[in-house]
Amino acid sequence: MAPWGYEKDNGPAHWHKDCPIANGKNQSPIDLINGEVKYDSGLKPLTAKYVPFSDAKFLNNGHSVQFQPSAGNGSELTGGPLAVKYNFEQFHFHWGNNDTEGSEHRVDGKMYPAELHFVHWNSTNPSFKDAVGSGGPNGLAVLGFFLKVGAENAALKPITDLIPKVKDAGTSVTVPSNFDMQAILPATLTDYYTYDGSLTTPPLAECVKWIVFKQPLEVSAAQMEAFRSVINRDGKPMGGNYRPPCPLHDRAVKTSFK
Ligand SMILES: CC[C@H](C)CCC(=O)Nc1ccc(S(N)(=O)=O)cc1
Ligand SMILES: [Zn+2]
Repeated sequence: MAPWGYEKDNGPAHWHKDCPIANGKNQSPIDLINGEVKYDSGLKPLTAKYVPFSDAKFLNNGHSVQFQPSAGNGSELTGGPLAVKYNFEQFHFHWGNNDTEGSEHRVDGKMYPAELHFVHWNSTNPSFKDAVGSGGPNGLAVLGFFLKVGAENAALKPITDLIPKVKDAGTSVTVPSNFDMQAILPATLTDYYTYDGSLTTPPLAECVKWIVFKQPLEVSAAQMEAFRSVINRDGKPMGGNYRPPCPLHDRAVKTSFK
């Protein structure tokens, strides 16, 4: 099979051939159906502490555009449904070719135009790779933020301004060291859905504690258009780099809000 992608000949319906876990019982994304979620008063607020990175790249890896520091710097996530501290690894995006599609998770069947993932790994592991392979849903913690079109997002502007420099697959740029990742996050990380799931791209490992925020972030139409100018490894627009929802099977989706 050609390397996996999102086209007709290598998209999500093909992934099970190389990754049989694609048909597993803990796959992501899912449709977050409000009538089926359960409020959990035990869910604490989340705390993300992001320290500015001196050496980070913004890159096009052929299936997303990704902010990737060269090494950890003490940026971490704690609280919420998490029992231990998780180290920040990277953030990346999924988006559509128009405003009616693009997010991976859905809310009562509604898709947003894009979704931002902040990926963290369980610090009791020696490395990110070990955390992915650690077995069970506590290897990674991924924060999902829906993006909707509205006001310009000043915190994301340093990143969306770099997009034209990583238009082609395999390109990367250095991110200015004064980039403030913390500013992307809402002031308080409340009101989220959480459930046990997987990576949404191959290898689709079922190692993720998903934390998806109810409140979307806003980006301007121009910022959305910047994503839509990105090209994948086949020279086609990368938009549409989202996996459709997977069956919930017998998983519970908990909410931190009533
Ligand atoms: C061990 C190597 C590692 C599996 C491959 C590199 C990697 O980071 N994959 C990854 C990360 C996050 C997501 S998502 N979209 O946030 O679920 C999907 C795939
Ligand atoms: Zn993702």
